[in-house]
Amino acid sequence: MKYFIDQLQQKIEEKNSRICVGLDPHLELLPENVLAPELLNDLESNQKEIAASVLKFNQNLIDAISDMTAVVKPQMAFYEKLGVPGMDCLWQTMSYAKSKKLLILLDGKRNDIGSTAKAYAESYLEQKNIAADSITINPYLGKDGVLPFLENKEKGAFALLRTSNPSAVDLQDLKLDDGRKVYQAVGAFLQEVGSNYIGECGYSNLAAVVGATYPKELKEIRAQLKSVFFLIPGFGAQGGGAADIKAGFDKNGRGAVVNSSRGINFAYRKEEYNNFGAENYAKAARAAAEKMKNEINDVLNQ
Ligand SMILES: O=c1ccn([C@@H]2O[C@H](COP(=O)(O)O)[C@@H](O)[C@H]2O)c(=O)[nH]1
Repeated sequence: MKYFIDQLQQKIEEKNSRICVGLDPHLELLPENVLAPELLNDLESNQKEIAASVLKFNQNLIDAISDMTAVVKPQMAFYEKLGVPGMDCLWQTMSYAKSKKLLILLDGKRNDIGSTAKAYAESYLEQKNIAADSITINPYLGKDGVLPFLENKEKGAFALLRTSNPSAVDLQDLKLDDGRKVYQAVGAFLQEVGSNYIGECGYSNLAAVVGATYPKELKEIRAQLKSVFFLIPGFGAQGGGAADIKAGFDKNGRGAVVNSSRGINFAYRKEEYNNFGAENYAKAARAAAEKMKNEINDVLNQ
Protein backbone atom coordinates (compact mmCIF):
# COMPACT_ATOMS: atom_id res chain seq x y z
CA MET A 1 0.00 0.00 0.00
CA LYS A 2 1.49 3.29 -1.07
CA TYR A 3 0.54 6.52 0.66
CA PHE A 4 -1.25 9.01 -1.58
CA ILE A 5 1.39 11.64 -0.99
CA ASP A 6 4.16 9.23 -2.02
CA GLN A 7 2.29 8.39 -5.23
CA LEU A 8 2.00 12.10 -5.98
CA GLN A 9 5.61 12.93 -5.18
CA GLN A 10 6.80 9.96 -7.26
CA LYS A 11 4.76 10.99 -10.31
CA ILE A 12 6.00 14.58 -9.99
CA GLU A 13 9.57 13.32 -10.02
CA GLU A 14 8.99 10.87 -12.90
CA LYS A 15 7.58 13.65 -15.06
CA ASN A 16 9.80 16.37 -13.62
CA SER A 17 6.66 18.48 -13.51
CA ARG A 18 5.25 20.42 -10.59
CA ILE A 19 2.11 21.56 -12.33
CA CYS A 20 -1.48 20.53 -11.66
CA VAL A 21 -3.83 21.02 -14.60
CA GLY A 22 -7.26 22.19 -13.52
CA LEU A 23 -10.23 20.94 -15.54
CA ASP A 24 -12.58 23.89 -15.16
CA PRO A 25 -14.97 23.97 -18.11
CA HIS A 26 -16.13 27.60 -18.04
CA LEU A 27 -18.82 27.13 -20.70
CA GLU A 28 -18.57 30.61 -22.18
CA LEU A 29 -14.85 30.09 -22.84
CA LEU A 30 -15.16 26.79 -24.73
CA PRO A 31 -14.28 26.94 -28.45
CA GLU A 32 -17.28 27.25 -30.75
CA ASN A 33 -16.28 24.12 -32.64
CA VAL A 34 -16.67 22.20 -29.36
CA LEU A 35 -19.78 23.87 -27.97
CA ALA A 36 -22.32 25.77 -30.10
CA PRO A 37 -22.83 29.04 -28.12
CA GLU A 38 -26.61 29.01 -28.73
CA LEU A 39 -26.90 25.96 -26.47
CA LEU A 40 -26.05 28.25 -23.56
CA ASN A 41 -29.25 30.23 -24.08
CA ASP A 42 -31.12 27.40 -22.39
CA LEU A 43 -28.66 25.63 -20.18
CA GLU A 44 -31.18 23.40 -18.43
CA SER A 45 -32.77 22.02 -21.59
CA ASN A 46 -29.38 21.41 -23.19
CA GLN A 47 -27.51 19.89 -20.24
CA LYS A 48 -26.98 16.55 -21.97
CA GLU A 49 -25.53 17.99 -25.17
CA ILE A 50 -23.36 20.48 -23.28
CA ALA A 51 -22.01 17.79 -20.95
CA ALA A 52 -21.12 15.64 -23.99
CA SER A 53 -19.17 18.59 -25.45
CA VAL A 54 -17.38 19.19 -22.15
CA LEU A 55 -16.37 15.54 -21.99
CA LYS A 56 -14.89 15.68 -25.49
CA PHE A 57 -13.07 18.91 -24.57
CA ASN A 58 -11.66 17.36 -21.39
CA GLN A 59 -10.56 14.17 -23.13
CA ASN A 60 -8.68 16.15 -25.77
CA LEU A 61 -7.05 18.28 -23.08
CA ILE A 62 -6.05 15.19 -21.11
CA ASP A 63 -4.54 13.60 -24.24
CA ALA A 64 -2.55 16.78 -24.82
CA ILE A 65 -1.14 17.19 -21.33
CA SER A 66 -1.02 13.71 -19.77
CA ASP A 67 2.74 13.30 -20.21
CA MET A 68 3.33 16.68 -18.68
CA THR A 69 1.49 16.58 -15.38
CA ALA A 70 1.19 14.24 -12.42
CA VAL A 71 -2.29 15.33 -11.46
CA VAL A 72 -5.47 16.90 -12.81
CA LYS A 73 -7.96 18.86 -10.72
CA PRO A 74 -11.55 18.87 -11.95
CA GLN A 75 -13.48 21.69 -10.29
CA MET A 76 -16.82 20.16 -9.28
CA ALA A 77 -18.77 23.42 -9.51
CA PHE A 78 -18.63 23.38 -13.30
CA TYR A 79 -19.97 19.82 -13.50
CA GLU A 80 -22.64 20.22 -10.82
CA LYS A 81 -23.94 23.17 -12.81
CA LEU A 82 -24.91 20.72 -15.58
CA GLY A 83 -27.08 18.53 -13.37
CA VAL A 84 -27.06 14.75 -13.72
CA PRO A 85 -25.36 14.81 -17.17
CA GLY A 86 -22.69 17.05 -15.62
CA MET A 87 -21.97 14.59 -12.84
CA ASP A 88 -21.79 11.79 -15.40
CA CYS A 89 -19.34 13.92 -17.39
CA LEU A 90 -17.24 14.44 -14.24
CA TRP A 91 -17.11 10.70 -13.59
CA GLN A 92 -16.22 9.92 -17.20
CA THR A 93 -13.55 12.64 -17.16
CA MET A 94 -12.03 11.10 -14.03
CA SER A 95 -12.18 7.66 -15.58
CA TYR A 96 -10.40 8.94 -18.70
CA ALA A 97 -7.72 10.68 -16.63
CA LYS A 98 -7.21 7.45 -14.66
CA SER A 99 -6.79 5.50 -17.91
CA LYS A 100 -3.91 7.88 -18.69
CA LYS A 101 -2.37 7.12 -15.28
CA LEU A 102 -2.98 10.60 -13.90
CA LEU A 103 -3.79 11.24 -10.26
CA ILE A 104 -7.05 13.03 -9.59
CA LEU A 105 -7.55 15.83 -7.12
CA LEU A 106 -11.26 16.52 -6.97
CA ASP A 107 -11.90 20.15 -6.08
CA GLY A 108 -15.15 20.20 -4.13
CA LYS A 109 -14.14 21.74 -0.79
CA ARG A 110 -16.33 19.29 1.07
CA ASN A 111 -16.76 18.81 4.79
CA ASP A 112 -19.29 18.50 7.56
CA ILE A 113 -19.69 16.81 10.94
CA GLY A 114 -17.78 13.51 11.20
CA SER A 115 -20.56 11.15 10.09
CA THR A 116 -21.39 13.27 7.06
CA ALA A 117 -17.72 13.84 6.24
CA LYS A 118 -17.41 10.06 6.19
CA ALA A 119 -20.21 9.90 3.62
CA TYR A 120 -18.37 12.48 1.49
CA ALA A 121 -15.15 10.47 1.72
CA GLU A 122 -17.01 7.29 0.73
CA SER A 123 -18.70 9.08 -2.20
CA TYR A 124 -15.65 10.67 -3.75
CA LEU A 125 -12.65 8.63 -2.61
CA GLU A 126 -13.96 5.10 -2.12
CA GLN A 127 -16.36 4.19 -4.96
CA LYS A 128 -15.29 0.89 -6.50
CA ASN A 129 -15.51 1.73 -10.20
CA ILE A 130 -13.97 5.17 -10.22
CA ALA A 131 -12.92 7.43 -7.42
CA ALA A 132 -10.66 10.43 -6.98
CA ASP A 133 -7.26 10.03 -5.33
CA SER A 134 -7.72 13.14 -3.24
CA ILE A 135 -10.20 15.88 -2.55
CA THR A 136 -10.14 19.47 -1.36
CA ILE A 137 -11.76 19.98 2.03
CA ASN A 138 -12.67 22.78 4.36
CA PRO A 139 -11.01 22.22 7.76
CA TYR A 140 -13.36 24.59 9.61
CA LEU A 141 -15.25 21.80 11.40
CA GLY A 142 -12.11 20.54 13.11
CA LYS A 143 -10.55 17.13 13.51
CA ASP A 144 -13.60 14.87 13.38
CA GLY A 145 -14.54 16.43 10.06
CA VAL A 146 -11.07 15.84 8.62
CA LEU A 147 -10.19 12.31 9.78
CA PRO A 148 -12.71 10.46 7.55
CA PHE A 149 -10.84 11.77 4.49
CA LEU A 150 -7.60 10.26 5.80
CA GLU A 151 -8.86 6.81 6.75
CA ASN A 152 -7.56 5.21 3.54
CA LYS A 153 -3.85 5.90 3.35
CA GLU A 154 -3.87 5.57 -0.43
CA LYS A 155 -6.03 8.70 -0.56
CA GLY A 156 -5.38 12.28 0.43
CA ALA A 157 -7.05 15.56 1.33
CA PHE A 158 -6.09 19.17 0.63
CA ALA A 159 -7.45 21.51 3.29
CA LEU A 160 -7.99 25.21 2.68
CA LEU A 161 -5.30 27.13 4.51
CA ARG A 162 -4.63 30.51 2.90
CA THR A 163 -6.76 30.83 -0.21
CA SER A 164 -5.85 32.76 -3.37
CA ASN A 165 -8.88 35.08 -3.58
CA PRO A 166 -8.81 38.81 -2.70
CA SER A 167 -11.16 38.32 0.26
CA ALA A 168 -8.98 35.60 1.82
CA VAL A 169 -7.85 38.22 4.33
CA ASP A 170 -11.36 38.86 5.68
CA LEU A 171 -11.37 35.85 7.99
CA GLN A 172 -8.08 34.05 7.47
CA ASP A 173 -6.02 37.01 8.70
CA LEU A 174 -8.05 37.74 11.82
CA LYS A 175 -5.90 37.85 14.93
CA LEU A 176 -6.45 35.38 17.74
CA ASP A 177 -5.87 36.13 21.44
CA ASP A 178 -2.53 34.31 21.32
CA GLY A 179 -1.27 36.70 18.61
CA ARG A 180 -1.48 34.24 15.73
CA LYS A 181 -3.60 34.82 12.68
CA VAL A 182 -6.41 32.37 11.94
CA TYR A 183 -4.54 30.83 8.99
CA GLN A 184 -1.45 30.31 11.17
CA ALA A 185 -3.55 28.42 13.70
CA VAL A 186 -5.15 26.39 10.88
CA GLY A 187 -1.65 25.57 9.57
CA ALA A 188 -0.50 24.33 12.97
CA PHE A 189 -3.70 22.27 13.24
CA LEU A 190 -3.15 20.66 9.83
CA GLN A 191 0.44 19.80 10.65
CA GLU A 192 -0.59 18.25 13.96
CA VAL A 193 -3.49 16.20 12.51
CA GLY A 194 -1.37 15.18 9.51
CA SER A 195 1.52 13.98 11.68
CA ASN A 196 -0.10 10.52 11.88
CA TYR A 197 -0.29 10.24 8.10
CA ILE A 198 3.24 10.98 6.93
CA GLY A 199 4.52 9.04 3.94
CA GLU A 200 8.05 8.00 3.01
CA CYS A 201 8.60 11.31 1.20
CA GLY A 202 8.30 13.14 4.54
CA TYR A 203 5.02 14.85 3.65
CA SER A 204 1.60 14.04 5.01
CA ASN A 205 -1.56 12.80 3.28
CA LEU A 206 -3.21 15.88 4.77
CA ALA A 207 -2.05 18.63 2.41
CA ALA A 208 -2.99 22.31 2.30
CA VAL A 209 -4.16 24.89 -0.22
CA VAL A 210 -2.09 28.08 -0.22
CA GLY A 211 -2.58 30.71 -2.94
CA ALA A 212 0.12 31.84 -5.37
CA THR A 213 -1.32 35.33 -5.05
CA TYR A 214 0.11 35.76 -1.53
CA PRO A 215 3.85 35.02 -1.89
CA LYS A 216 4.77 36.55 1.47
CA GLU A 217 2.35 34.30 3.35
CA LEU A 218 3.35 31.31 1.21
CA LYS A 219 6.97 31.73 2.29
CA GLU A 220 6.03 32.11 5.93
CA ILE A 221 3.73 29.07 5.84
CA ARG A 222 6.37 26.90 4.11
CA ALA A 223 8.82 27.80 6.88
CA GLN A 224 6.23 26.93 9.54
CA LEU A 225 4.94 23.66 8.09
CA LYS A 226 7.71 21.23 7.20
CA SER A 227 5.57 18.14 6.65
CA VAL A 228 2.59 19.70 4.88
CA PHE A 229 2.43 19.41 1.09
CA PHE A 230 0.85 22.37 -0.76
CA LEU A 231 -1.53 22.82 -3.65
CA ILE A 232 -0.80 26.33 -4.91
CA PRO A 233 -3.66 27.72 -7.03
CA GLY A 234 -3.76 31.22 -8.48
CA PHE A 235 -1.06 30.84 -11.14
CA GLY A 236 -1.82 32.54 -14.46
CA ALA A 237 -5.42 33.80 -14.64
CA GLN A 238 -5.35 35.10 -11.04
CA GLY A 239 -2.00 36.83 -11.52
CA GLY A 240 0.46 34.49 -9.79
CA GLY A 241 3.72 33.73 -11.60
CA ALA A 242 6.74 31.46 -11.20
CA ALA A 243 8.61 33.89 -8.94
CA ASP A 244 5.60 33.97 -6.58
CA ILE A 245 5.42 30.24 -6.01
CA LYS A 246 9.11 29.49 -5.51
CA ALA A 247 8.89 29.87 -1.74
CA GLY A 248 6.19 27.19 -1.56
CA PHE A 249 8.72 24.45 -2.34
CA ASP A 250 11.38 23.00 -0.08
CA LYS A 251 15.07 23.36 -0.92
CA ASN A 252 14.94 20.18 -3.04
CA GLY A 253 12.10 21.49 -5.20
CA ARG A 254 9.61 19.18 -3.48
CA GLY A 255 6.50 19.65 -1.37
CA ALA A 256 4.09 21.42 -3.72
CA VAL A 257 2.18 21.44 -7.00
CA VAL A 258 1.00 24.58 -8.72
CA ASN A 259 -2.44 24.67 -10.33
CA SER A 260 -3.54 26.51 -13.41
CA SER A 261 -7.00 25.99 -14.86
CA ARG A 262 -8.09 28.79 -17.22
CA GLY A 263 -4.50 29.59 -18.18
CA ILE A 264 -4.14 26.09 -19.66
CA ASN A 265 -7.71 25.08 -20.58
CA PHE A 266 -8.31 28.22 -22.59
CA ALA A 267 -4.79 29.10 -23.69
CA TYR A 268 -6.07 29.20 -27.28
CA ARG A 269 -7.79 32.52 -26.45
CA LYS A 270 -4.50 34.21 -25.50
CA GLU A 271 -2.63 36.31 -28.01
CA GLU A 272 0.49 34.28 -27.31
CA TYR A 273 -1.14 31.10 -28.67
CA ASN A 274 -3.33 32.72 -31.34
CA ASN A 275 -1.46 30.97 -34.10
CA PHE A 276 -2.93 27.61 -33.06
CA GLY A 277 -6.51 28.67 -33.83
CA ALA A 278 -9.56 27.71 -31.74
CA GLU A 279 -9.81 24.25 -33.34
CA ASN A 280 -6.34 23.45 -31.98
CA TYR A 281 -7.20 24.39 -28.40
CA ALA A 282 -5.57 21.21 -27.09
CA LYS A 283 -2.26 22.04 -28.76
CA ALA A 284 -2.42 25.54 -27.27
CA ALA A 285 -3.13 24.01 -23.85
CA ARG A 286 -0.11 21.75 -24.24
CA ALA A 287 2.10 24.70 -25.13
CA ALA A 288 0.84 26.64 -22.09
CA ALA A 289 1.35 23.65 -19.78
CA GLU A 290 4.87 23.12 -21.08
CA LYS A 291 5.70 26.78 -20.57
CA MET A 292 4.37 26.72 -17.01
CA LYS A 293 6.25 23.50 -16.21
CA ASN A 294 9.52 24.95 -17.52
CA GLU A 295 9.07 28.32 -15.82
CA ILE A 296 8.56 26.61 -12.46
CA ASN A 297 11.53 24.27 -12.93
CA ASP A 298 13.72 27.18 -14.03
CA VAL A 299 12.84 29.35 -11.05
CA LEU A 300 13.52 26.45 -8.69
CA ASN A 301 16.92 25.88 -10.27
CA GLN A 302 18.01 29.50 -9.78
O1 LIG B 1 -7.62 29.24 -2.86
C1 LIG B 1 -8.09 28.69 -3.85
C2 LIG B 1 -8.66 27.44 -3.80
C3 LIG B 1 -9.10 26.86 -4.96
N1 LIG B 1 -9.02 27.49 -6.15
C4 LIG B 1 -9.51 26.79 -7.36
O2 LIG B 1 -8.39 26.60 -8.27
C5 LIG B 1 -8.81 26.86 -9.60
C6 LIG B 1 -8.08 28.07 -10.14
O3 LIG B 1 -8.49 28.34 -11.45
P1 LIG B 1 -7.74 29.42 -12.40
O4 LIG B 1 -8.57 29.39 -13.64
O5 LIG B 1 -6.35 28.90 -12.62
O6 LIG B 1 -7.77 30.71 -11.71
C7 LIG B 1 -10.32 27.03 -9.54
O7 LIG B 1 -10.90 25.77 -9.72
C8 LIG B 1 -10.58 27.52 -8.15
O8 LIG B 1 -11.86 27.18 -7.69
C9 LIG B 1 -8.45 28.73 -6.20
O9 LIG B 1 -8.35 29.35 -7.27
N2 LIG B 1 -7.99 29.29 -5.05
